[in-house]
Amino acid sequence: MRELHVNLGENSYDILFGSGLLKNLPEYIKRVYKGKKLFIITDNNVEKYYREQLETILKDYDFTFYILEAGEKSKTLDNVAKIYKAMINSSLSRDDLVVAFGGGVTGDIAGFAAATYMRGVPFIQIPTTLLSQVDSSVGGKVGVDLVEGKNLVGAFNQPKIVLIDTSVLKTLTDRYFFDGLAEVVKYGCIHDENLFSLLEGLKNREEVMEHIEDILFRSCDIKREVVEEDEKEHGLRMILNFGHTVGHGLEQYYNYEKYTHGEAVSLGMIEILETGEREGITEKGTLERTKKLLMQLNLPVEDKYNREDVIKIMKRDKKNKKGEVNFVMIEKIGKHKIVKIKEEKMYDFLYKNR
Ligand SMILES: O=C(O)C(=O)C[C@@H](O)[C@H](O)[C@H](O)COP(=O)(O)O
Repeated sequence: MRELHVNLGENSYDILFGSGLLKNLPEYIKRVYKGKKLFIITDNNVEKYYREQLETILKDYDFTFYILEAGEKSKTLDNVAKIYKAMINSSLSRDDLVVAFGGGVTGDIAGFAAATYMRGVPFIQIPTTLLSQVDSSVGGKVGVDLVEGKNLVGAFNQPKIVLIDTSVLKTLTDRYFFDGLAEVVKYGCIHDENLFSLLEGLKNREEVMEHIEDILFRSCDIKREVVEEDEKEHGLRMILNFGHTVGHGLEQYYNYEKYTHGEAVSLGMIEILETGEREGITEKGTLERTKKLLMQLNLPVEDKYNREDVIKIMKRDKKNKKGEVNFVMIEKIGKHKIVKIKEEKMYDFLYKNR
């Protein structure tokens, strides 16, 4: 087993990595929680595979399960209200523990409910998708979507511990496996050419799995470093959003039906690299190299969407300040740069001559 420590003063926590961690869940829970009452939030896909196993492992606890419909469309305030009701019905108090057991949607909504129910109940993250293991379970961004846009309501609420069991990845479909790798490509682009090169050498899922602990550890370590420096996203943390300005726009434009989060981020990264090369910000060849890698990972690199519509959505991006959009650009693989563009110039900046 490997461990990372995220140092955020009184909000510090550990991330544990290993195959088969779930079997010793009570031991890891006891590191941060001595009580007996658990409120476990998961979704109907994950429940199918792991509920029985969890019920056996957690037999000495008094637990309640709350099951969400799998998918981004569940990340709503309506569902948060339903979760609060179930929390009240199970007499959950501030001394108890919320467990987010699932992918990014589960972690985001569970973390938000935990942040706000009775003004805060502690919670832990047990991510079960590759995307949530490399990204969303770490760093404390929790929240829900509004019809106006993705993640528009939320909080920074750090978990008490993150438990990453690599063995649960075996139940992921190929589509969701590669979805998670889009975020790893992102880390490579913004901060680590070696991680990017490692992925370039891996030709299929089996080969990726041979290196999975290194990939997870390095991804979470990059995230740790950035979040420790800028927990509340006043500056540096924006780099973790590379590809997300366009990506979130596309997810919403297609009503969360056409693309998974990672697929939309893949398209978003390509748009920004094309812009970067055309504007002379990005070293020539970076776009082609990234495109090749994303295609190798079965991720989309081209889509004919309505640009005006997606620009409208992007105007609500949380990185926008005083009428300017902060675009996370890449100078070369491993080196990021934040570029400010006036909102009214955004269309030309992204799509001029294309
Ligand atoms: O943790 C962060 O900071 C990120 O931006 C990581 C993103 O990969 C992640 O998808 C995040 O949830 C998006 O955040 P948002 O602030 O753009 O809603």
